[in-house]
Amino acid sequence: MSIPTTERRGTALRAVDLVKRFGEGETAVTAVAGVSLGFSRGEFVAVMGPSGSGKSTLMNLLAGLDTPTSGRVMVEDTDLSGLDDRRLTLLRRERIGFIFQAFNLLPTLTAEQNILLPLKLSGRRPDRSLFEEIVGALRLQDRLGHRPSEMSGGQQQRVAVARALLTEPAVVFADEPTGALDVSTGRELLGRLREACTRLGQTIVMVTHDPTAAAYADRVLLLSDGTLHGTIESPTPREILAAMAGMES
Ligand SMILES: Nc1ncnc2c1ncn2[C@@H]1O[C@H](COP(=O)(O)OP(=O)(O)OP(=O)(O)O)[C@@H](O)[C@H]1O
Repeated sequence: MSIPTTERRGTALRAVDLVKRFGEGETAVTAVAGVSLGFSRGEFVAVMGPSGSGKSTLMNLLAGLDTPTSGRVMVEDTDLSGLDDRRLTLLRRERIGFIFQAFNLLPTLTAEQNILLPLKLSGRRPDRSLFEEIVGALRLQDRLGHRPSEMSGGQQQRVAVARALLTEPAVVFADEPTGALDVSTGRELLGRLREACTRLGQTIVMVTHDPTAAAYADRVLLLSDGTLHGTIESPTPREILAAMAGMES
């Protein structure tokens, strides 16, 4: 009997009955209202939904940046609810990668130094062949000696992607990673991110408002009023647009 792909690959991240409420009494807002999800290793998932549907709150919970009102988050075998602040900080540093809209590179460091910085800070030795592979997949070979001010926005974001991937996190969270880029540079970045994800077997969870960006993912999760409204497998921009239009009407 063949083993289903998801079981063979294992689960990188899981959420069980996640609820997040802000405030008390009449002014209370339930931003995430009972979400259960699993992300397989190597999967690239986009999270979409109207403004206020709970995307950022869900991502903060999944990344251990915020604690749920109830429910659980598991990063690989670790239940985040069992961790104190110190161990949660360590887990975020060692097992989670982040790519934000702003590239957050250190201006005085070269591209190579920026990419290596997280490993250096945690006292880990960089895997040189992995470094070469990531830099190759992101076409950064010729930019390693440049400082951020000497690079285009797209190149800077590719450095930020390389920095997130080199620590081999269980999950990389990307929050509107193409938000500061023009359309064609954004497409190129997503193509490279997609390629790196496939080559390295890296799990990526990306929040975006852009249906074309989301179509680079293996799966799109649609959030509405803090609940999971639907899922689109192997999405096309047209299917995503149609689903989004259906939600907003
Ligand atoms: N710290 C907070 N305190 C109170 N309410 C909050 C807080 N954070 C989020 N909310 C509320 O929770 C709901 C979901 O917000 P969230 O930012 O997760 O949505 P979103 O889908 O990411 O929106 P957008 O696409 O506009 O960024 C909203 O009603 C928001 O006002």
